[in-house]
Amino acid sequence: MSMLRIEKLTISRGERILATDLNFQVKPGEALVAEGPNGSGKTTLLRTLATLSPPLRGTIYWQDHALSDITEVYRSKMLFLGHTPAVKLDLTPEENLKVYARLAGAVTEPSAALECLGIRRYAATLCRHLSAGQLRRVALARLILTAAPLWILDEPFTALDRQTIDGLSSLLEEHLAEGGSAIITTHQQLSLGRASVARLPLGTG
Ligand SMILES: Nc1ncnc2c1ncn2[C@@H]1O[C@H](COP(=O)(O)OP(=O)(O)OP(=O)(O)O)[C@@H](O)[C@H]1O
Repeated sequence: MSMLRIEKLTISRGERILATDLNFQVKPGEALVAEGPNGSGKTTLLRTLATLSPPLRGTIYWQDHALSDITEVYRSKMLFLGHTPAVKLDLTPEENLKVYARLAGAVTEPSAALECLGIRRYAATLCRHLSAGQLRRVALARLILTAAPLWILDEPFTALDRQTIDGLSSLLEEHLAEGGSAIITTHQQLSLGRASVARLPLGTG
C-alpha cells in the first residue's frame, strides 16, 4: 500500500498555474525528491502536501483515504519543516522543543534530540543569538522528537555544515530503513545510501 498517493494534482500560486496533472506515489521506505529551478513550484507542492495550501484540482490520498476525509489523522502522521526554520527567537532551543514536544506528543526527550543534532551546549541560549545553521539544527531536532512516518522537508540542508549534512542524511536513511517515507526539495546532491529515491521534475520558472 502507498503511504501517499497523488492523482491529477494541479497546483497554483495566486493566478499562476505551476504544475498540472501530477501523478505519483510514495511507499514506506521511499523518498521522493521534487526538483526544478527557482520558482518552479517545489515549495508550493510541499505546502500543498502539508495541507497548508489547497490544490487547485486533484486528490491526495493517505493510505488510500482521500486527505479531505482524514485531515486531522494525516496531520498527526506527517512532519513538515519549511525552508525557514519555524523557531521562536525569544525562546531557547530547549524551550522551543518542549513546546513542540507537548503539541506533538513526542516520543523522545528534547535534550536527547538537541544532543543528536550537536547543539546541546546551546540548549539554554536564546535562539535569537544562534547562527543560521544552529537555528536550522533546532528545527531539525523535531525529526528526532516525533515518530511521524512521513517527513516533508523543504530545503532541509540549507545553512548546514558538512558534518551536519552527513548527520541529516544518516537520519533520513534510518527513517526510510524503518519504513518511513520522505518528500524533499533540495538543490544539493542527495546521497541516501541504499534507500529508494524517486525524482519528480517540476517545470521552468
Ligand atoms: N505568496 C505568494 N503569492 C503569490 N505568488 C507566490 C507566492 N509565493 C510564491 N509565489 C510564486 O509562486 C511560484 C512558485 O514558487 P515556489 O516558492 O513554490 O517555487 P520553488 O520551486 O520552491 O522555488 P525556489 O527554488 O526558489 O525555492 C513563483 O513564481 C513565485 O513567485
